[in-house]
Amino acid sequence: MLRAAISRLGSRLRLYHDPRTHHPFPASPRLRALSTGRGKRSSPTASPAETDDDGPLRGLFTLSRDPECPPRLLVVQPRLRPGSLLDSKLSEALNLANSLEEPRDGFYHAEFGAKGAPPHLVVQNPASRGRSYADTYFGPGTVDNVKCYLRASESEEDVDAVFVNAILSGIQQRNLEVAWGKPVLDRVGLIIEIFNAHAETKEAKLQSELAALMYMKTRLVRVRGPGGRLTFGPSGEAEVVSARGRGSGGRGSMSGAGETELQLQRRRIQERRVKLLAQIEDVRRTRAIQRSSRKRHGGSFGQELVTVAVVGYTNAGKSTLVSALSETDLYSDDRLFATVDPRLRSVILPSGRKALLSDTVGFISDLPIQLVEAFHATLEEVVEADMLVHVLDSSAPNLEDHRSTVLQVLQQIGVSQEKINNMIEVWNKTDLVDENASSDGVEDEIFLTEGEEEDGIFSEEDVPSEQSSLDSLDDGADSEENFEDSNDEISSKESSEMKAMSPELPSKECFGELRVPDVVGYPLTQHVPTCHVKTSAVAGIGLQELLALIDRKLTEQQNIVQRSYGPFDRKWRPSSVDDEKAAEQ
Ligand SMILES: Nc1nc2c(ncn2[C@@H]2O[C@H](COP(=O)(O)OP(=O)(O)OP(=O)(O)O)[C@@H](O)[C@H]2O)c(=O)[nH]1
Ligand SMILES: [Mg+2]
Repeated sequence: MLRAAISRLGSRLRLYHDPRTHHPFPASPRLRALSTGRGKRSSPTASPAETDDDGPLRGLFTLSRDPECPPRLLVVQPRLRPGSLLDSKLSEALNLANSLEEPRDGFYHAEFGAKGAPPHLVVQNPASRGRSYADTYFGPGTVDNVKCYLRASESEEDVDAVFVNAILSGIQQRNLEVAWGKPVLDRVGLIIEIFNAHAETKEAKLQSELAALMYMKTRLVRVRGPGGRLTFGPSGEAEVVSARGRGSGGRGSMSGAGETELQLQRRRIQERRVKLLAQIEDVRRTRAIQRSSRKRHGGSFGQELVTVAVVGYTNAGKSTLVSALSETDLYSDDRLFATVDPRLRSVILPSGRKALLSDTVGFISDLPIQLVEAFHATLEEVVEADMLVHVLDSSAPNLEDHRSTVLQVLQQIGVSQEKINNMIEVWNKTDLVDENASSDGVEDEIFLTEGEEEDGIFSEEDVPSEQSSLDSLDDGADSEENFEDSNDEISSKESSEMKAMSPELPSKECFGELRVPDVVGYPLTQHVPTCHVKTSAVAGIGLQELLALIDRKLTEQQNIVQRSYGPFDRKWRPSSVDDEKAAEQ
């Protein structure tokens, strides 16, 4: 009956409610009330009155922000085939779950490597049969099995929330929360939470809040806070609201006459959104001014300064590579989305010219559109860069997936095709590839994409052995640039050491197919550009080659631009009297 009542409410409303006790979710030590506001480490019991300054959207973030006690997630991974694809997606899901942690003073409480894998289950994938359930995504068998697992493990493992590595609708998410008695995060929700936890600068915080806001817009809930006051968030007694619910319409100066509850909530979201957009617009404007002044006079001798944006899948090694190239120390970590705040670092290229390397946020498959839109100001650095360097983790099993994800996002944010074609690919982490190759003896292995899978090649045994699989239990029902510091932080590296670097530019052939032998297991496709370099950012391999290639490409690019302008600068300028006379003659 409860379920039927909830279904009637429509997918837009979210109920934080323990179905057994008719109270909000049981207080887990790690679960924090949403009413603490974004980014603040205030008391979880802060009353709405205490946080009024945060605006109406105090309830954006679901889980603990206590750096010493990060939330513990149960990962529910829908089964994928082939097994190798499942392995890589599961491994990514586990990393995502472990990455949700807020640093304190820039440091995390524990080493990422020291964290064990979070509890996880592989369940039947309703999407693979093209029929995910409209109400709960999974079939009733899977839903029950996860519930049993949670009940059985509750005493031993303190699970704060369930992470479903799929994209759920609002109603599916809410119904699963009711069924499992735990908050549920889908892939989009978790990625947004991670961005919020890792954001440090004002720019990143504003943008990640906007992304969370856009995500939550379709998942509203009204709760009765302390003192019986109606507010937002999971703390307090959950109130079921309908489009014509018991509204606060007409009450108080904040409410418009005759507004329904839902309208009121939407209006508040809209107001906050407008405020955030205005602040982000300021950020964009400042960035644009900084960019153009850098471009015009940023070089060593006040000449033009080029920017090279380093892009790639999250965890590919972008920050490590930028640090190694510029001999600086950017934060790098196995946590996914370790970099949310863009940074700029300067390098001296072999020809002696100075360039800026821009380290930015990594991409991921199914990157929430809300994030792409909200991070417009940051991603503009990539769009406006003179050249792109695409870092790939050549040891990743689903490398082709990573590459196409990055290409898609680049197109999505408006990078020109010309720039994409001109991009340099860096096959990073070659030390791991070589290690794996020599230890596994799989030199000739070719990774197949899902479409290329041959029947029988991949079996059920491909599922990692340590994970729990619920399939057998199913009942068949569902067979650097820190904005605040501005770009003053740019570290110059005009050391004599760098100057001593070979000034010779590499010949074109150096980086053709012959110069760079096939990386083991590297799937060769039509995307592979001719310019690629093998590197190991940690071992310092291939760095000089990469700098030389950047140098050569920039010189080529400049020559093309000069040739297209001809000997004269054909930029538009108001015609002078002399010009007009010349034209008449
Ligand atoms: N073995 C090996 N590890 C590397 C290499 N480059 C980076 N790493 C490691 O890979 C992990 C991720 O590196 P980051 O530089 O943070 O990767 P990123 O692409 O900046 O990641 P995000 O900022 O999260 O998008 C770190 O633990 C690095 O030490 C490499 O060449 N070889
Ligand atoms: Mg990084």
